[in-house]
Amino acid sequence: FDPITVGIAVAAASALTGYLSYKDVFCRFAECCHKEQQLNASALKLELEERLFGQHLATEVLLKALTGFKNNENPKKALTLSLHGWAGTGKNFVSQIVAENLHRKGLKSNFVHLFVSTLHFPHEQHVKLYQDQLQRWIRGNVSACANSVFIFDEMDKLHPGLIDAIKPFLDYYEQIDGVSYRKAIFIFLSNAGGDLITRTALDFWRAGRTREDIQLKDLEPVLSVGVFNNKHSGLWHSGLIEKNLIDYFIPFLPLEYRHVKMCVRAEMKARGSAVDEDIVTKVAEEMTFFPKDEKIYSDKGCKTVQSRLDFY
Ligand SMILES: Nc1ncnc2c1ncn2[C@@H]1O[C@H](COP(=O)(O)OP(=O)(O)OP(=O)(O)O)[C@@H](O)[C@H]1O
Repeated sequence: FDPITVGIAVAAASALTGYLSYKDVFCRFAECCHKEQQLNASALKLELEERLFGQHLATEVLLKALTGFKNNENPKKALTLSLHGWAGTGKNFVSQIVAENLHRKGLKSNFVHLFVSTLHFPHEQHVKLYQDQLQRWIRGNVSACANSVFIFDEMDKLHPGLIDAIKPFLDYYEQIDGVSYRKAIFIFLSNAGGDLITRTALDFWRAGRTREDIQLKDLEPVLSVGVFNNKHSGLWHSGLIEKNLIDYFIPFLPLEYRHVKMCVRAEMKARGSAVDEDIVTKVAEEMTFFPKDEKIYSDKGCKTVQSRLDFY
């Protein structure tokens, strides 16, 4: 919307309603950062349960973490979530859902910022420069909107040490140079730890236990230690882990054949087509599964479902 259109709309709406403030009306047309912005926890719950397949742990932890954080008027630190798992298991997908539930425009919002390691921080020799830029960028954006959300994708491709530049913002300080970071949310996405998660999932499967039996305590400690000791995790020997500044390590389990089928059905519905079970089976069978003998988990998760569906 251009300012003139918004201005006219605001004036008209204010005249009509008579009781809405200029800001109320303005924010219906343009995006505003609401200081006391609420989270509709039941809407988020419903959306995660309906749209995110096979990730009972991620659903549970994300709901708990986000509702707890948003219901707290005075959080003592920014919320930091670290999402781990194999490719195509739903990490980016979930970030998009979370972003939309926090800011109406989701990833397109002025208050949601996505960093992709290989795109924004490609050169190892410029780590110091990136650290400066990152600090300035975060400071500027949190000053403009305390509820800003920062998503770091491909953490496993981030140069070691770079992320430690944001450590002060995740810590328990009330303010730094007049800015409080306590209402901001930081989300890290990473393939690191995917092997550890798969190993645990396989152990459960081989022991004849259901996937839903896997609990956070079976994975969270393994993940934090594994990621800390993994040179290619973006969090190798990171002060963020050392100082316990990451609130939740959230595991994404590898997806099974039945989940891939669910993704195909969801994609068909999203395209407005009727669900054709023959095509669902064909697309799912084109995917490859591991380990070699048991063939339980899709090695690309649901990642190529959309392009494969284009063939039919
Ligand atoms: N668990 C899931 N439930 C529903 N859809 C899923 C799930 N996982 C993946 N998808 C679908 O597959 C697409 C690709 O997944 P997504 O980009 O979230 O994977 P990722 O875990 O972020 O992978 P990578 O680590 O390679 O970035 C999503 O846009 C979504 O349509």
